[in-house]
Amino acid sequence: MPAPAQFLKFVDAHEEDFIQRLAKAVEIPSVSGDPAHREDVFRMASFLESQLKSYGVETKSVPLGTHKLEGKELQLPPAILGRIGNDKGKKTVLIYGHFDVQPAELSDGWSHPPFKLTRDDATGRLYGRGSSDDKGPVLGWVNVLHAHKALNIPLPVNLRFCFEGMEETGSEGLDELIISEAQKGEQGWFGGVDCVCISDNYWLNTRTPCLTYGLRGITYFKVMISGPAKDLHSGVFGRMVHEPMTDLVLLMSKLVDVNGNILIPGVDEMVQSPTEEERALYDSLDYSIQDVEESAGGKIALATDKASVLMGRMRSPSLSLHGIEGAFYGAGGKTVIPAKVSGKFSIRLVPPQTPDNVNPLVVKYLNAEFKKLNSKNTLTIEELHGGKPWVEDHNHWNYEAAKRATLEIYKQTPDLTREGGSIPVTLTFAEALRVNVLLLPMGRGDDGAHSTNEKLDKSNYIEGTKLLGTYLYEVAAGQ
Ligand SMILES: NCC(=O)N[C@@H](Cc1c[nH]cn1)C(=O)O
Ligand SMILES: [Zn+2]
Ligand SMILES: [Zn+2]
Repeated sequence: MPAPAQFLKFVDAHEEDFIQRLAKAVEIPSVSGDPAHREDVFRMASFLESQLKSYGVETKSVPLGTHKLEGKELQLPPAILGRIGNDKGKKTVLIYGHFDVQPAELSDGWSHPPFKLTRDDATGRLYGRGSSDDKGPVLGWVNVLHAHKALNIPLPVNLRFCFEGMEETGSEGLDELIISEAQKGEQGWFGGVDCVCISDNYWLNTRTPCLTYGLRGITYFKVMISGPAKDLHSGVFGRMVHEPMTDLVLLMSKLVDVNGNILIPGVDEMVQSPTEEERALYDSLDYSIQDVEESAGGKIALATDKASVLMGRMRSPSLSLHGIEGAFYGAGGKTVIPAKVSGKFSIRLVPPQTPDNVNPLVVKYLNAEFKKLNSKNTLTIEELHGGKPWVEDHNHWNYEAAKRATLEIYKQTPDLTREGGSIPVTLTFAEALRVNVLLLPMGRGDDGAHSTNEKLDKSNYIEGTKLLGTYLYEVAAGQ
């Protein structure tokens, strides 16, 4: 059942209103990983809740307790739950999204202030932190509600919402909420849910829409090396003492090689090699080495064949070194020996890997490699956060509905992809509610999520809003 023409027309006619809504959201710097922005994450929660309420959604702002971040005890942002429609004759779809964002500073290399939506009318791009990840898609759902309320047409399905403000920092507190609501059955906020839809990832390229049936998990480590009681003068102490930074750099160099192979024994080995049949699946996707190099902005692909490059992202684990806290990084040539440095790295996990079976291998290896250095400094290992990988059955009516909706809006059959990123609660929804979960992305592969100059193409925002609405009509239509 295609969406009514008046809905599609309304979306086109209200493009400006929808862009203004996104502009308001981008202006709230809801960076969950920075204690200085915690108030803003709360502000963003209130903004979203009031938007939902104004279109007839019953909402509840659920406190999730406190947590420790950078040594500070902080209130976690609330989860925003919502429901609209209670018609037993209709399917019930649960929508998840997040209203927090990754950090962004103009000095990181942005061409425009990251928390001001900047339009480039020549290219049709809407620049701003969170435009694609994940404020644009979340507001896409709000746009769908707006259209139906304004046109006074009933929604084709009952809707339930679960929006969080900690996704970029480990989704703390949300698993417990989902599990407890699921245990309440019909009485809970997720009672009667038939399927879940999440719009929080991207097309593989800039041309072909996709449906996503897998995500990698993640395990994130902070490895601290300390020794001196304070920062030291390298002219006074150089070659007299064990230096924490030297130890840390040596240790971090033992984790991964230049070709992406993980050097921690047992980690890569947990994953089975692909069969020829599986390789062919990756070969059939609309992708090229040029796509990865264009979206990365450099000719730096690890392989020359697209199946290997795609498998690197979709069905292999990867280990990335993210940064060193406490190291000198400013301009000029400060001759310091930092007293305490912490290396940050994470491993993206694929089945059958989980934080529970990978973390012990990592800890054992780090301790053994540190021992080999014969340093008198001290090593402390902290596991910051983690989440399991997820793979879904894409031969399901939920995916069929999304496929039909994509064909109607984009006149293209979507690619079926697995995503390299992580949305830890996806598996929690699948396991706690025992329903099919679909990832239906709005943005393109070159949106630059987590990066400088993040953008959402206006056409993806507007056609994406139509796609989300049309998907609901296709779910209502059934097989
Ligand atoms: N759009 C999903 C996303 O960006 N997820 C993050 C989740 C995360 C995990 N640790 C920190 N953030 C991702 O990096 O995949
Ligand atoms: Zn996201
Ligand atoms: Zn993200």
